[in-house]
Amino acid sequence: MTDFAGKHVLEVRDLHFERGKRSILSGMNIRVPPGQIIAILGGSGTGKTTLLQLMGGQLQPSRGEVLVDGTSLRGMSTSSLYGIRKRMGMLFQHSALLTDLSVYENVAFPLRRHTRLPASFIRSLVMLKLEAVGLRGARDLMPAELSGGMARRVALARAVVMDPMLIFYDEPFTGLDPISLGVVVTLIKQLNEALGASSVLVSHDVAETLGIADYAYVLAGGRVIGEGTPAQLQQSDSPLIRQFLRGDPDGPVPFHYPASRSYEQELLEGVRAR
Ligand SMILES: Nc1ncnc2c1ncn2[C@@H]1O[C@H](COP(=O)(O)OP(=O)(O)OP(=O)(O)O)[C@@H](O)[C@H]1O
Repeated sequence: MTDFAGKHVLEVRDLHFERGKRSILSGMNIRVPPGQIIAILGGSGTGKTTLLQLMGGQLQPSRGEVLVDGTSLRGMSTSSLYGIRKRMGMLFQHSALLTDLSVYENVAFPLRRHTRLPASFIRSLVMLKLEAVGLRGARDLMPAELSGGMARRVALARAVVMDPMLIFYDEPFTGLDPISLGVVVTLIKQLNEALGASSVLVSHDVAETLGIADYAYVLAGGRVIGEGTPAQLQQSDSPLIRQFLRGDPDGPVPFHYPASRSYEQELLEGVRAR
């Protein structure tokens, strides 16, 4: 196993990303120390998923760089990138299970794809991970037979079956009932500890995310507008961060889409015109 002492498992340095002429992310600096859960919080469309894709090497930055285990992904050969990606696990918002494969085969999929391990090894590894997410008894079910919460747990087992050093979670709590949500929150924390991994957790579910994160970055408009431990962020006096953390409908991010005249003005003009 790699010795991460003294360095970051992942580092984002002055990252900029543009689509055409449109700036999506600008000047981002993010560090993921070993063993920690780092949260990326932000409203819809702030660039969270784009950031994850840049961290995983699926997209190339316009400027700046992403370093994984001290090595820049920029200009890396396809085979080296493939090697690094094998050490990353990913859980998507909608679980993305393969519908024609059983629970067991879904979890075994990365092992069959990336390793030549004998069937007995694969069986042990898959059953170990299914046990960890409490679904050993569901091994023969098909995805259509699972509840949303169970599907998310199967996806979680699949994301960690290769014992990744780095796990990315993209909106892992979306659409879950409160009990399933609590289970997934606890599992993310437990798996990170048990695997000695580091996690990047992208979410707009503030309470759940801050409950397990060691450190969080708050994004708005493609920039980091605040960062700190959950306790530091809760005490922030930035109006934008406070509005986001508390979910206030109005604040620096206005409730009303800008209009040329106020509603009162329009009403008065309507009365005068009659
Ligand atoms: N393939 C694409 N082509 C063009 N624009 C894109 C593409 N993917 C994302 N965008 C734009 O980039 C911006 C950031 O998108 P992104 O999906 O990263 O945001 P997000 O914070 O993950 O949002 P959400 O929480 O809604 O998933 C958005 O304005 C989006 O419209």
